[in-house]
Amino acid sequence: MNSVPTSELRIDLGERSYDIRIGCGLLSDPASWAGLPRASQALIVSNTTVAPLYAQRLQQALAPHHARVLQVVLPDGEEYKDWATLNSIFNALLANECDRRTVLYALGGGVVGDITGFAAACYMRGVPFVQVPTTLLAQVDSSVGGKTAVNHPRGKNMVGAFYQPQRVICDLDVLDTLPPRELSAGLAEVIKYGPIADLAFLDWIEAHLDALRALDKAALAHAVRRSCEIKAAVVAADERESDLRAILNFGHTFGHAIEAGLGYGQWLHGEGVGCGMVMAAELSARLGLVQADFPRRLRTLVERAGLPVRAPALPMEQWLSLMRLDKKALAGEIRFVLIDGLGKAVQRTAPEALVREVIAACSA
Ligand SMILES: NC(=O)c1ccc[n+]([C@@H]2O[C@H](COP(=O)([O-])OP(=O)(O)OC[C@H]3O[C@@H](n4cnc5c(N)ncnc54)[C@H](O)[C@@H]3O)[C@@H](O)[C@H]2O)c1
Ligand SMILES: O=C(O)C(=O)C[C@@H](O)[C@H](O)[C@H](O)COP(=O)(O)O
Ligand SMILES: [Zn+2]
Repeated sequence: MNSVPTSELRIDLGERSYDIRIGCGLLSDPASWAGLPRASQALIVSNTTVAPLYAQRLQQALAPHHARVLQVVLPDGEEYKDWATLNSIFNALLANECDRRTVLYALGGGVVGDITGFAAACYMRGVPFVQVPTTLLAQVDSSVGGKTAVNHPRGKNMVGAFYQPQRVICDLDVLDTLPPRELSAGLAEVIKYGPIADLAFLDWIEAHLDALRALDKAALAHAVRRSCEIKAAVVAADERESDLRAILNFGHTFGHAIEAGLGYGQWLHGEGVGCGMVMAAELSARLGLVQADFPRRLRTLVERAGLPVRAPALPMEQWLSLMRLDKKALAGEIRFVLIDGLGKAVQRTAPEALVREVIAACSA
């Protein structure tokens, strides 16, 4: 039987604490929706791909809890993670006279989750929201931790807020309809947790990569659970990224530059992160922080996961100007998350000449 028992995990953030439920059949399980904030209205936010697959199931599950369950269906794609789409959520809320108790349900991948969370943070200065992540990437990363945002043409997630959901429901069954390219993108963020926090988990991913790519539920349950455990611990220690939380950004300085540089939606976020981790590992090696065999090991795994390991050909000056806008940069100095090969990561600057060398060496 390709099913697993449900497990629960709590992210400890004082009065902003919440549960993450991981298992099969959770969309239709009444326990997923019990005990959430009471409200007469709810708004399911989804997109044109996910809504036809799962919105009706969620609508039915929520019917006992809200007198009116509304839906807004966004266009699908990273290029729509913007102001205009955000505003369309406010339009739907206002057109339906939604009050300040209205609960928003983000049904989709990281794009829907990030934009719905930001809408929830802003509407009437804050309404509750629930994450119902439907991609592997969203289940292992974006639905947890309260980073919400929209993109700006000049940089990823440039306008947003830290705003925590009330609950996260990771139904592994919805991953059955995920296209293989999107599954690979999610594996990038799973792999990320190994070098930054848990080398035993990296060993496990190497051993179970084929099972993960074959959507084996036991393997997925472990990957989602361990990823969420690591992320929950980091976020609990440093919710607003004053320092430690930056380790979750491993691979993102290069990856976000690729996404914005090529135009949103050309490379998937997970593809940028996969290649970006290879580049950050290479930079770590050239700084003498990690032995050369570790970047090779990581590159092999990223490639096995179905992800690109060579960066696209962007002009060097564009790379640098995009990375100077990264949110970790301070006083114009780019800060990278670098690894030691022993399961630890640090945030630090690097000489520009070395950064140029790494970009040149890792580009197509
Ligand atoms: N807030 C955070 O901490 C955080 C962390 C990581 C990534 N992100 C953000 O998340 C976004 C990437 O998320 P993503 O990879 O989920 O991309 P996505 O939201 O674009 O979803 C990927 C694609 O899969 C489709 N899809 C979703 N669920 C499906 C399902 N069950 N079956 C079939 N198709 C399905 C979507 O419609 C979309 O076409 C980026 O914007 C990234 O910046 C945020
Ligand atoms: O939760 C975090 O913190 C992360 O950095 C997780 C990342 O995977 C995610 O892509 C995040 O949205 C990037 O944050 P940003 O601050 O670089 O926009
Ligand atoms: Zn990410």
